[in-house]
Formats: sequence, C-alpha cells, structure tokens
Amino acid sequence: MLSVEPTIIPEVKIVTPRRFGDHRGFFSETYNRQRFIEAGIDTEFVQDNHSLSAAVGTVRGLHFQSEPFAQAKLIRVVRGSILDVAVDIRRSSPTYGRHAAVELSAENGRQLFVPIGFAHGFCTLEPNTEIQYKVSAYYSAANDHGLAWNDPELGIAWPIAPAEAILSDKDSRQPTLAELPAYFS
Ligand SMILES: Cc1cn([C@H]2C[C@H](O)[C@@H](COP(=O)(O)OP(=O)(O)O[C@H]3O[C@H](C)C(=O)[C@H](O)[C@H]3O)O2)c(=O)[nH]c1=O
Repeated sequence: MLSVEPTIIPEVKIVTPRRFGDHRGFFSETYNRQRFIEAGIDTEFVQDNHSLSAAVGTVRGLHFQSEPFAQAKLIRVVRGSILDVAVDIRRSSPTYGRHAAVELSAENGRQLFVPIGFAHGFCTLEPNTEIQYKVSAYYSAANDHGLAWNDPELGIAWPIAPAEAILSDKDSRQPTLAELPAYFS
C-alpha cells in the first residue's frame, strides 16, 4: 500500500502510495497514519496547505519554521510537477548544508517527507502547478524563516536560471547559509 525510500539524505524520504487503477482512473490512500507509522514515519500532522503556482519557474522557498513551531512536512503534487528540495540546516548533522532534490508530479504520485531541521522549497516545472502538503506544527509568522534558494554554497541544480525565477519579494532576499543563524543544533 505504501513504498518509502530514502533520498541521498536518509531522513528525507520519498513516499509513494499505491494507486488502484481501473477503467475509470485510479484511487489512492494518499495519507494513512497507521500505514505511515508502520513505514517508519510517526509524525502527527496538524495543518494542510495548498498552493497554486501559475507559471513555470515559480520558486517558493527555501522555508522553515523555528522552534517551538518547527515543522515536518509531507508534500505532494495534485496538478503539474515540481523539483522539490530539502536542505539540511541542523548544525551538528553530518549532512549539514547538503540537500535532497526529487521530482514530484501529479503523474508520478510521489510525496516527499521533510523532517524538522530542513529548509524546504520547490521550483515548478509546469504551468498551474498545485501542491498540497501536511505540516506538523501550526503556521507562526514570527517563526517563519528562509534561506536563499540560489545560494551557490548549496549547489542546488535548479532547472532555471536565477533571472528566470518567479519569486515572492521575501524569497528574493533570504539569507545565505553562511548568514543563517543556528536555528537547529
Ligand atoms: C505558509 C503559510 C502562509 N500563510 C500566509 C502568509 C502569507 O500572507 C501567505 C503566503 O505565504 P508565503 O508567501 O510564505 O507562501 P509560500 O511561499 O507558498 O510558503 C510556503 O512555501 C514553502 C514551499 C514551504 O515549505 C512553506 O510551507 C511555506 O513557507 O499565506 C498562512 O496563512 N499560513 C501558512 O501556513
């Protein structure tokens, strides 16, 4: 019913729920707490989010919330496709500053589990891309922080040139990894 595989950073996981296809289309249990626990993801989510990005090359991120509102996230694409990225910002982690990048799409049905301690963001690969994602802590504007999506130190192979990115004002001026306070030890 559920396939869970590690990415290059083991704590960041690709989750692929089974799809039951027939002549009408398909059915899939996209989240089942018991099955996620059995697969090793015992996270209690409290909020669902949904965003639509109209243009290809829309970049949202890299975002995270600091404690006591730090969030684990479970991201899926319900229309279009994204390159989804998680950057390890846990200072004592052996993979600090490293990232996992995975293509998620409505077609492949893949989800990405991003634990607490990671900055998360994506770039859209198709127009009118919609994502829905679960988070394990409520939104807190005061605890909402970011990391520069195009920080060369991160070495993320985004599918667009910096000048092509469609960004929020906030995301056009996030700190680099070198400038980032130590939010996670
Ligand atoms: C995240 C969030 C935002 N908002 C409000 C705050 C702003 O007035 C408006 C847009 O927020 P923002 O520009 O931060 O939205 P995104 O750029 O899509 O942010 C998200 O993008 C990346 C991919 C993430 O991983 C985070 O979940 C989240 O930060 O929605 C809320 O009311 N609740 C929320 O949980």
